[in-house]
Parts: sequence; C-alpha cells; structure tokens
Amino acid sequence: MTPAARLSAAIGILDRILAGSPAEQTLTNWGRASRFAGSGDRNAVRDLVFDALRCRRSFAALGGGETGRGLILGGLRSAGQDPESFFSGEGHAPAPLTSADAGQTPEGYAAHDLPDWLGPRMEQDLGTDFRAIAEALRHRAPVFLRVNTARCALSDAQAALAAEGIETVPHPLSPTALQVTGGARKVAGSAAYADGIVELQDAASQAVVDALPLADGQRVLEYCAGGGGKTLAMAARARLKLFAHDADPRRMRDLPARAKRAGARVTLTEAPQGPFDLVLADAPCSGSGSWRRAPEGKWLLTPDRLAGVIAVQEQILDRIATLVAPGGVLAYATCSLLRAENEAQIAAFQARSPGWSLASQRRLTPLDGGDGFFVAVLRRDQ
Ligand SMILES: C[S@@+](CC[C@H](N)C(=O)[O-])C[C@H]1O[C@@H](n2cnc3c(N)ncnc32)[C@H](O)[C@@H]1O
Repeated sequence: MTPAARLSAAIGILDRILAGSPAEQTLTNWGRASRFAGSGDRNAVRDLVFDALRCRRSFAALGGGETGRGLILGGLRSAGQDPESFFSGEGHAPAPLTSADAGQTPEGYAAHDLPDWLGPRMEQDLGTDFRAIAEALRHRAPVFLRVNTARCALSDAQAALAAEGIETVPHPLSPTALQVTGGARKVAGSAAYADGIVELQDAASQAVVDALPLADGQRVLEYCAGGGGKTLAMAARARLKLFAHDADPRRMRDLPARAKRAGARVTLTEAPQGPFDLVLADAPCSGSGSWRRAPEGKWLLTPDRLAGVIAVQEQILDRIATLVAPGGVLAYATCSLLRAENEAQIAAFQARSPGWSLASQRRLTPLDGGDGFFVAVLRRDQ
C-alpha cells in the first residue's frame, strides 16, 4: 500500500470507530477484508488509528472535523507534514482538500485531548504535573516485559531476547521490568515468551506487585484477576498458595495456560473462602492511567460511568475486607489517576471500617515511565 492508501484505510476505520465500533474489532475486521495489506501496512494503519484516538480532540480541530478524514488530516498537520501531497485523489489516496477541510488551533482542554468535564478534575488532582501527564497520554506507551525471575535472571532474559532480535534495557520502576527498545513486534512470537521467561506487562503494573509484602507459604487471593497479569507476577515473587477470582470468570480463561507456561500454580475460584494472608483487588476503574494503550476509554468515560465504577470499588473493598485474616493484608490497586478512585477511596474505606492501618500508598503516573497506577497496602489489626 502507498502511504496515501494507508491514510485512506485509516480514515475508513476511524469513521467506523466514531460510529461506535470497538477499535480492536474494527481493525481486525479491516485486516481480514484486506488480504492485499502486508504486515507493514497493518502496523502502519494501526498506528495511525491509535495515534488519532489518543489525540482525537486536537486532531479534529486541526483537521476541520471529528471524522476519520478530519482526524487523519489533523494528525498530518500536527506532525508538520503537508497534507496536499497525500490528499491527491489519485489511486487509493484520499480526495483532494477543499475549503471544508480548513482547521483551527485547538484550545482549552481540546489542546490537552481531554473531555471538558474531566479536564478540570484531572487538573485539580494532578496539580503541577497535570500538563505533562496530559501530554504523555497523547503519545504511545513504551512496551515493557516482566522477567519471570523465578525462572531466569534479568540479564539472561535480556541475552535470550537479544538473540531473537529484541533489544531491551532494565527499567527503574521495577527490578523485574525490561523496556523494549527494539524489535517489540517480535515479542509475541519469540521463544522467550513461549517458554514463560517473559510476559508482556507494564512496568507500573509490576511495581504494584513489588509493593506487596509477599512471603513463602502465604495463602493469597487476587480478587479481580482478569487475565492474571498480577497473579502471575505474585507467583514469581514467592511460593504462595495462590487463588484467582473474577466476577466474570471468562476473563480468566487464559490464566491456566499462562500459569503453566510460567511454571506457576494458581487455583481459580468462583467463591473465595477466607481467611487469606493477603488479598489484592486490582479493581475495575476509569482506566485513566492506561489511556496511552486504550485511548478509546478517554472518550467513553462519562460522569455517570465514573460514579458507577467508584461505587463498585467501594463494594469490592468492603467484600475483600471480610476475606483477610487478622494481621493480614488488604491491597487495593487501580490504573487510575483520579483521587476519587484512589486516595479518597481508601480514606473513605478507613473511615467506615475501623481496625485497618495504612502501611503504604503510592501513585505512579506516566511521568514515571509506565502506566498511571495506584496501590494502597492496609494491614488488619490482630
Ligand atoms: C483491572 S481488571 C484486572 C486486571 C488483572 N488484575 C491483571 O493484572 O491482568 C479488573 C477486573 O475486575 C473484574 N471485576 C469487576 N467487578 C468485579 C467485582 N465486583 N468483583 C470481582 N471482580 C470484578 C473485571 O471483570 C476485570 O477483569
């Protein structure tokens, strides 16, 4: 495909996404219907689409409208490229520019690529870091790996990856984290991945697990296990009696195979029976810390949806509190940047549930390198 034909493809895909189709599904459908597109074309189109979703408001302003055409045009203008050379109408290129394609400089929260209702709230919560964090959310996230240190030293994993053309550097967020600096698209097909030496996992997500006081022999529950990224990271930290639960058990369907690959033992449970020495809830949240990876979430979040997840987080905290043994640990994490889901949620829990001491609390933002994350560790009185 020519560069202009890739732009046309991205325009069509974005139009479908703007009409309500999920981004991943829309890209998959396009790939299936476009046998002519090679892997380079698919990757380039995917990058165009996700870049446009991250910068949807500013690109729409620069491109003259919130349409696939407007977003792609705005993206070219934002990058200082001349759209005329691509929008020629020749072959599979987008139609030539007209006066309707004139853009304008984005202003206010549109310039930060945030919804107007959320911008002031984030500004208040993030203080002097607001501008830098909003800017970080407009760009692609780095790719991180977690080295399964129960199986392999960090340096040995690096050497194995390098032999397959995957370049990495250690990352200060976690002693198990490697940032991929070259060959990221080879990871999923690599032997190091297939053999369970490395997993794809954000570095801040790894730092959350590092914050947990895990020790051999403990009975541990991950209450919102999903695909099990943190369950497996916990398994690599200590010899645990490890249980995984999720309100939607289908989300854990890949966990047994992933655990086998990692050499970990995990029991899936639909009805967790306490007491546990440690319970982690990696709670459903706004996802605002991971909008670099999942930019659609930025535009789908509404005040009502946010209030809904905050209520679910409260229920989860109250439920897991009943599962922790005296002297045991309750850990609460989100990939949110918002106080209402993090510090305020924990303060409210402590106010309504006496008998818990806050051992540690940490908020990470994209300025630390990984996704935005929050983790609080509370200990139950004896
Ligand atoms: C942030 S994801 C978990 C990601 C996972 N811990 C990981 O590291 O891969 C949140 C999970 O919470 C689950 N969930 C939502 N409401 C829940 C509830 N009331 N009780 C338990 N799990 C819930 C969702 O199905 C989702 O899989």
